[in-house]
Amino acid sequence: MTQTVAVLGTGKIGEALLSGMIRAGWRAGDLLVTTRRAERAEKLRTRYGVEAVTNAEAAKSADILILAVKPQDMGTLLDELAPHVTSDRLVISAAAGITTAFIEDRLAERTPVVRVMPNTPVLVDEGMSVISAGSHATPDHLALADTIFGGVGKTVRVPESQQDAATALSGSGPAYFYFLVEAMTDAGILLGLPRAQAHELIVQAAIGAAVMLRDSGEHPVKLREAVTSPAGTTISAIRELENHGVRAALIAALEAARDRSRELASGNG
Ligand SMILES: NC(=O)C1=CN([C@@H]2O[C@H](COP(=O)(O)OP(=O)(O)OC[C@H]3O[C@@H](n4cnc5c(N)ncnc54)[C@H](O)[C@@H]3O)[C@@H](O)[C@H]2O)C=CC1
Ligand SMILES: O=C(O)[C@@H]1CCC=N1
Repeated sequence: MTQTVAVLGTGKIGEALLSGMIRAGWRAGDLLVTTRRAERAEKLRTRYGVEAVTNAEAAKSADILILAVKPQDMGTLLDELAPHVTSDRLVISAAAGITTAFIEDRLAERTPVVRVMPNTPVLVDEGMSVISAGSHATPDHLALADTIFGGVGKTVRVPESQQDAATALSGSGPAYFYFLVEAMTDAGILLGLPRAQAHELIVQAAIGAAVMLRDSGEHPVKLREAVTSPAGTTISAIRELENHGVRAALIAALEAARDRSRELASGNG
């Protein structure tokens, strides 16, 4: 049976997911979107051929509701949805920090809720989506979430207690790599390369390293050692990274992201 899926709050991650679902073969006619602004709705209609509706209409007519608003907007959205969501719907939340209990408490009793933390590479079918069940979500509900998010990358299941950590690692993860590329491109400029060339060199090094990490089966230490020649260039750079505490900075950064995710749990942010 065809399921209707509504993306509620179709911003950056909602649109990335919507575009991926269409690439994965979902029919635009089975997808609904909601937005806060009319111009945004019009853009999504034109771009993807999907229908834009109100949150209440989406709650009444869609089988699966994907909540993709900011954590701070979740309370208001759930207030709007509550009168219309029946427990035969599946509610999937992609919001950082927001727990399934927060959502369950605001919707009809026994409404199945699944919490998912995707990341923006869903745009290129290389996403990572971390999935956890709420108290009323069955294996079939989890399988539905796997189908939706598995169409745009990998999925992995974790207990909900690990979602804040997963958010720090993979939800926010792409941003850390962009940050590194940006910083290394600046280094290339310092070393006298034109910006475009510095960017190309670093991006290709990143892609090459990412594919080797994924496909070689080697531990990252082994891969780094293979680049690090005795008395060579790489070890000179590594010594500076260690001197500047980059490893400690990354550990502290991800801990801060995990803590922020926990803070967002209240929905007030
Ligand atoms: N951007 C990312 O890489 C990721 C974001 N997320 C989560 O996805 C959620 C959205 O994040 P972004 O897409 O980055 O933010 P965003 O601000 O681009 O998207 C949120 C959208 O929701 C709309 N909205 C707010 N209240 C609404 C309402 N009551 N009805 C309809 N639309 C409403 C806003 O107008 C906006 O377009 C957040 O909860 C975030 O934690 C999760 C994983 C990755
Ligand atoms: O920065 C954020 O809060 C969202 C959640 C994970 C990625 N972006």
